[in-house]
Amino acid sequence: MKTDLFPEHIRPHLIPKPKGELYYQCLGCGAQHSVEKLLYVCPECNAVLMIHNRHQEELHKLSGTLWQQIFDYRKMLKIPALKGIYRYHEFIGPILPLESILYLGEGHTPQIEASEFLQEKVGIRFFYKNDGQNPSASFKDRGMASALSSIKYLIDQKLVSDVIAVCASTGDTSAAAALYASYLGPLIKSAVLLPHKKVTAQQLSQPLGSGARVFEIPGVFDDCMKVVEQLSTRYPVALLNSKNAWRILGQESYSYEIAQDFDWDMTHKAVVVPIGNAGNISAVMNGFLKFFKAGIIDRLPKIIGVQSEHADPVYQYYLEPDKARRVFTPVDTRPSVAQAAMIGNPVSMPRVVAIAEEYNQASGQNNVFFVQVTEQAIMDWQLTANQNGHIACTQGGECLAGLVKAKAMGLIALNETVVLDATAHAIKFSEFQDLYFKNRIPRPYHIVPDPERVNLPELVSPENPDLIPSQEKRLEKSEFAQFVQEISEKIAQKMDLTPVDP
Ligand SMILES: N[C@@H](CCOP(=O)(O)O)C(=O)O
Repeated sequence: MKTDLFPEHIRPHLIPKPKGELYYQCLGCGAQHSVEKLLYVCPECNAVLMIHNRHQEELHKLSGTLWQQIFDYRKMLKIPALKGIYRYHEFIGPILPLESILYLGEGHTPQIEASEFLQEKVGIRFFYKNDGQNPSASFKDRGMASALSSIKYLIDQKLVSDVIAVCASTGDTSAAAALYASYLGPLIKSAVLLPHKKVTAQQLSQPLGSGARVFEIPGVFDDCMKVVEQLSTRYPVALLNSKNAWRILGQESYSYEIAQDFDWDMTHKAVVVPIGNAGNISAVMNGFLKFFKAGIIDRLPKIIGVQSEHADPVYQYYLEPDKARRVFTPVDTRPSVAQAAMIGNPVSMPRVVAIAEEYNQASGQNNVFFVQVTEQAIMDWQLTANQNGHIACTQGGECLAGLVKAKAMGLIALNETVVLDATAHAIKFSEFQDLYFKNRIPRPYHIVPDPERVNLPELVSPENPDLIPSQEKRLEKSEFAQFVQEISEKIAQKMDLTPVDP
C-alpha cells in the first residue's frame, strides 16, 4: 500500500529513520562502550554485553496503542528492509538506516495451533511457532539479520572493512552465519567451527553450500566456543555467536511477533523455549520486557526454559531456590538428540540471570521457570508432534516435553495458552528420527524406540522380477498393466482396503 493511503496519524511513524543512540553495557562492571566498533566482551572486565538505547524513554512517549497500530500498518508495506524483523526497527536497531539492513526473508514465522488430537493428548491449548521456516531453517536467522546488518552499517560508515566473521556452532548458527555473510560477499568472508561428528549431515552441508570455511574440531561445542573466543580477542575477526549483543537484539523479534500474533493480548500466555547457549531465552525475555515497558503489552507471559538432562547447566543453577546461594557451574554434556542445545557452559548465562531477575520483578511474581526433560521424552514428543502435522526439530520436541513436564509440575495452569519454540526445521535433525525408527540410537542417549511411533518404508515389488520396470528394460504395455495391478492390489491389502463397486 502507498504511504499516503495510510491513516494520517500513522504516516509520520510508518517508515523509521535512524534515531536514538545505542551503546554496549557490560553486565559485569557496568562500563559503557561505543557500538561503532566490533566488540563482544567488556574490554575492562571481559564480561558479556547488552545493547541499550540511551533514548529508549523517547519510545515510551508514544502510547502502546499507537505502537501497536504502527506495527500492524507496517505489515502492509512492501519495503524489503521492513518486511522482516525490522518491522520493529525502533526496538531492534534504531540507529540503522534502511540501506544497511539485510533482509533474506527471516522472521514472521507462522504460529500454528497444535492439532486438535495433540492438544487433547497434552491437555492444554498450545501453538508451535515454526522458526524452522526461516531462510536457513532456524531461528538463528533473526539474530544474524541483526548482527550482519550492524556490520554492514559499520562497513557503510567506513568504520570497518574486509571483515572475517567467525562462529562456533552446533549446526544452526553456522548455517545462518554462513548464509548471511555470503550475501554480503566479498565484503565479508566467514569461517565456522563445528564439533567433529556432532552436527547432522544437513547442518554440515549448509555452511559448505554457502561457501564458508568450515573447520571441524575434536571435542564438543563448548570447546569450539573457547577457540572462537580466543580468535576474537587475538585477531581482527567479527564474532557471530550470540555473545555478540546484536544477535540478542535480532532474536527479540520472536517475542514481538508472538505479541502481535495474539493481537497484543498476553493474558494467560506462556512461552516455552529450549536453552543451549542461552542467547535465545535471554532475547525472548528481553523482547517481552521492552514491549511491556513501552506499554505495547500490558502483561508479561510466563517463560519456561527447557533443558535435557544431558545438558542442563541452567536448570541446575536454578535448582537452588535461594538466589543468594546460587552458583553457576558448567556441566559436561552427554550425547543429546537436542543436539543444538548440547551446551554445558552457555555464554549468555549472565544475561539469563540478570534478565530473569528483572522479568520476575516486572511481573510482580516468579514468572520464569526452568524444567529438565529426558532424552526419551524429547524424542517421543518430537515424533508425536510431527505425526500430528507439525515440523518440529528435536529442540521443538524438547519444548513439548517441557510443556508436559511443566504442566505435571503445576507450573502451567489449564487456562493458559502456550507457544512452543520449534527452533529449527525437522529435516535438519531427521538423522535422529532415522536412528529411532531403525532402533539404532547409540546407548549413551538412553532412548528406546516406542514401536507405536516407529515408521519405516516398505518395499512393494512384483512377484515376477521380469515385471520390474527399469530404465534399461521398458515393460510392454500389457506387462506394465500387470505391474500396476499387482502393486496396487498388494498396497490395498496392506492398507485393508476393499474395492469399490464398479
Ligand atoms: N545452538 C547453537 C549454538 C551456538 O549458539 P549461539 O547462541 O552462540 O548462536 C548453534 O546452532 O550453533
